[in-house]
Amino acid sequence: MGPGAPFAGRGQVVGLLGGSFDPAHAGHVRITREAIRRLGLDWAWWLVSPGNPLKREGPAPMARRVAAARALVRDPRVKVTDLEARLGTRYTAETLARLRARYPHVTFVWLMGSDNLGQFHLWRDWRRIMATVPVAVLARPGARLPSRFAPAARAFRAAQLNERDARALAGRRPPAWVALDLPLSPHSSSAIRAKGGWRR
Ligand SMILES: Nc1ncnc2c1ncn2[C@@H]1O[C@H](COP(=O)(O)OP(=O)(O)OP(=O)(O)O)[C@@H](O)[C@H]1O
Ligand SMILES: O=C(O)c1ccc[n+]([C@@H]2O[C@H](COP(=O)([O-])O)[C@@H](O)[C@H]2O)c1
Repeated sequence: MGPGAPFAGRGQVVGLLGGSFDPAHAGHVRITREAIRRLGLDWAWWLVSPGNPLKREGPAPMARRVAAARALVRDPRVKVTDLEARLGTRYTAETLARLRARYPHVTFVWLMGSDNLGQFHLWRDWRRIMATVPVAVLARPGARLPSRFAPAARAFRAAQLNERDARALAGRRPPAWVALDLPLSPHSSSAIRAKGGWRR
């Protein structure tokens, strides 16, 4: 992976927030901070995607998205990374396999907004992802219901933790997931782009 790969120590817990970050915004910061606190994460790595496999239009250049995200994040526990570009991966299942091989003594937790849970069953090898890492789903305005009714939520209902046990998530053997309610953040990259606040 080369120099510049993020550090995590033996036994530490790293939350992975994959996204287009086109651009990064306060909603990303909010859910990351909340995940760190409530799941007891040591680090959160933002995986700035080379391009979401399900999105038709390509995002702004990677370097620009990474730079804007770094300018936004102040918390030293949050690392903005271009790991997927370095690994040459786009699909989350593949990224996770590579990261687990590269960091065998680290526990990874996958983080995502509740809108993504609604589509999660369309991701490549999504069942394998669930079987590989604990997953935390963070509430997003307009997308609270997926946590109850999404096909992935139904399929893995038995593996869902009660929200008050969120701190135990990282120590659970997958499949294990939790839906976290939190003060909702209305921000979205598409709204920022629509208002002309970011050009691709
Ligand atoms: N306001 C928010 N509240 C909760 N989760 C969010 C919020 N914004 C983004 N996320 C989550 O962060 C991850 C990365 O999001 P992404 O970079 O696609 O931003 P986005 O605002 O969803 O972009 P777009 O509007 O272009 O779809 C996804 O899992 C998404 O669900
Ligand atoms: O692996 C897949 O099939 C897959 C399909 C859609 C999205 N993802 C990942 O989900 C994360 C969120 O994507 P996005 O574009 O909604 O920010 C990002 O890491 C994508 O690579 C992954």
